[in-house]
Amino acid sequence: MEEAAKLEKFMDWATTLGVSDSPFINVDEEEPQKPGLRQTPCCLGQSLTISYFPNAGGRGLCASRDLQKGRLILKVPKSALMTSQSLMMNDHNLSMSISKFSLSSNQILTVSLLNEVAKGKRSWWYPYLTQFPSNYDILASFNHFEMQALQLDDAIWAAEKALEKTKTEWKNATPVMEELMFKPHYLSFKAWIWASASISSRTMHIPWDPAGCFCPVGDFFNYAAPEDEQDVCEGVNEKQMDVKSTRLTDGVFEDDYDAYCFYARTNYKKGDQVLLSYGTYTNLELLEHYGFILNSNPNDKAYIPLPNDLHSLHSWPQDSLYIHHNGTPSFALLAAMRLWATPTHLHKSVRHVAYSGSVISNENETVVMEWLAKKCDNNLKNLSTSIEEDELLLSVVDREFESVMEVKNLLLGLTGESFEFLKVNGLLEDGVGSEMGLTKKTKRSLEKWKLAIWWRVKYKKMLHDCILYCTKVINDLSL
Ligand SMILES: C[S@@+](CC[C@H](N)C(=O)[O-])C[C@H]1O[C@@H](n2cnc3c(N)ncnc32)[C@H](O)[C@@H]1O
Repeated sequence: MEEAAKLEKFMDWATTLGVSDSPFINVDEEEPQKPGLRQTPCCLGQSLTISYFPNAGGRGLCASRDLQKGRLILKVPKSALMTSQSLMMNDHNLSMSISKFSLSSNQILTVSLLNEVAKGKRSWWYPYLTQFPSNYDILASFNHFEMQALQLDDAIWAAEKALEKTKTEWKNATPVMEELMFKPHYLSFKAWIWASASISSRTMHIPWDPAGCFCPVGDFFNYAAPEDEQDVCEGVNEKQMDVKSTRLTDGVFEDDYDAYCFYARTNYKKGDQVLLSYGTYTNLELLEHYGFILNSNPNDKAYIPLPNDLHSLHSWPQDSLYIHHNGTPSFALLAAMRLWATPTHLHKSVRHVAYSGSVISNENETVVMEWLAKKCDNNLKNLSTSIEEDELLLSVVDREFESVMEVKNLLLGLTGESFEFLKVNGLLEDGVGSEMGLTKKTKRSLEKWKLAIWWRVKYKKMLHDCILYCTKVINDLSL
């Protein structure tokens, strides 16, 4: 069945389940819509339509009229949510097998999802399952070459950890999948990665299951980063953080409606893409959990190695010492560095100044800025490619390649890394027809390589901008 036909079937299915983008008939009076009074034959069209946004998430939801901030724009009844519970409720074998093993809630949802997908057209959820992507670019799906392309040790470590964790979860869940007599395809690690990436990138928070729920149509919303979070985050305690994470939600399960409800996070004009904030993420975290990065991410951060003797001088959490997306050092990083650059015998008398975020003295500030600028510069020099080289490489790999020959012509001899790409993807072997198009596997590897290069460019730019920031402060102080 063609994609368009599958989507149409899915929309019919969602409509019969009561998914609705016009929860109120009279939007001005906000009168609740009575069941069965839906005026359009489709669950979308009143507030939202499905559209394609090539540079902002692909398929997504578009405002079909002007939408006001705070307006309820989509309601997905509980009965339409796909959860471990709803999958097990309709499958006695599944719930019996799951009950015999000790699995985490994520593993249970992964097994349940694979079990359902394996039913094919016999599954009640089939129209919805056809809408899942066939593959994902989350970090755990990166191979060795793609991980190395991240260049930063911390990022490579994050990718290796993500892969290791996914592998362990898969191995531990294998006995239950064997008991359920999964076919080899659904037992494979590849299938497990697909299912766990589906969960990681498509589920919504629900209060009764930490693994979350799949929310038909609600999971068509693409992501926009919450703005101004840094200011809010710095200096808040854990309780305040809880309040903050609730506030960031523009999609939430509401008991009163017994449905997942989505609200417009801002005012939208007809034709705008309507976005959802999944939470506050750095680009590395977005890559890890969702398989994409943002070109402009107000919550991105760069960490650099700091002096060993810095940490005993302050009580800020380690992860609060970073460089912001625009190159400025975080509040805690500046405060801690100012204290570090103060002679020990003066610490007591200036601590309150440092902790209030104020400059201690011009000399002290200059030492801090010089140290940070030098560290960023050294870090950049220690990486195997420069920003300019990465940008050139990106401009090459970003093309639509027609054939193996075209890729080879452009990448052979460009950099050691591009040669390695050709090698690990078997494009240098005898017998690979040059006129052939790229295989799906190679295209996917190219996508992930691109993401890795893009990620490292963004990281390097933060360091580069930090150098500019520090240099400006030093110059201003010397006036
Ligand atoms: C919940 S789904 C959103 C709908 C998705 N585009 C679809 O067609 O099903 C989340 C996924 O959409 C993509 N995505 C969401 N927001 C994005 C953005 N701002 N830029 C790029 N990709 C995005 C990522 O692949 C992410 O894992």
